[in-house]
Amino acid sequence: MNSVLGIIGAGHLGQQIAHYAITDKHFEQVVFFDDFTSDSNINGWPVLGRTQDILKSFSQKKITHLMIGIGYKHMEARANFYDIYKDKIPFARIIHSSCWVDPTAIIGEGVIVYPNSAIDAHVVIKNNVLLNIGCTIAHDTSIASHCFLSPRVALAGFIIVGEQVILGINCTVIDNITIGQNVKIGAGAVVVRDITEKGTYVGVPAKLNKK
Ligand SMILES: CC(=O)SCCNC(=O)CCNC(=O)[C@H](O)C(C)(C)COP(=O)(O)OP(=O)(O)OC[C@H]1O[C@@H](n2cnc3c(N)ncnc32)[C@H](O)[C@@H]1OP(=O)(O)O
Repeated sequence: MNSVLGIIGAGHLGQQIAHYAITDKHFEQVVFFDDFTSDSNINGWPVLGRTQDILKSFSQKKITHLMIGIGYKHMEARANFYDIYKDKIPFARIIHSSCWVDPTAIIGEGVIVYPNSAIDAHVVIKNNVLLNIGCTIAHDTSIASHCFLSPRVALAGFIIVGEQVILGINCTVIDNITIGQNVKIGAGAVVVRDITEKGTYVGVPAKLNKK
């Protein structure tokens, strides 16, 4: 095996993904593609070039898989880059070995699950989703593509989360709730009603803070 993970974005998030990819032994090597840095090396990992160099690097067998290392401040870019490469290059799926994942859970491509998360029976996590440390996703909950879950997010059972949703650190969603696409939930919020309108929601119970 000579697996090389290409990560789009060499910032903090990209470096965290690189860290888990190597230390948890998912890949032998990691390289970055970044449109903003002029560094050729970040923390010992090479920057192979800009995003325009990704396809060429794949055809030259310099990378075997891809992953998005762009954080919650640029949700559209996260989704757009995934859509550009989804049928052209295999995306990695990295689930830290400390996680518990029920065998009935279905987890998509380009997903990274940080340490100590728990994913229960019949959960569906679509593509290009990030779960930070210690998330709990209870049974029968589904998370659509491109979502970003901060540390310690707790989702109860039968929840539906739309695309490009950001869930802030330590937020809680009670069972049977639907959260629409492009919604942002603040740190520590408790969601007790469906949220269909795009915007930022905070507090206990969570209420619209900003459209
Ligand atoms: C490993 C990692 O680091 S992953 C990332 C983890 N980070 C997070 O989870 C951050 C989550 N972000 C938040 O909670 C943010 O505060 C947001 C997104 C909800 C709001 O951010 P902004 O839109 O910039 O709002 P802003 O800071 O201007 O606050 C607006 C008002 O909402 C209040 N507010 C902001 N966040 C919250 C919150 N989580 N709960 C309750 N009230 C809040 C503020 O106190 C302020 O109230 P005021 O108008 O009475 O003074």
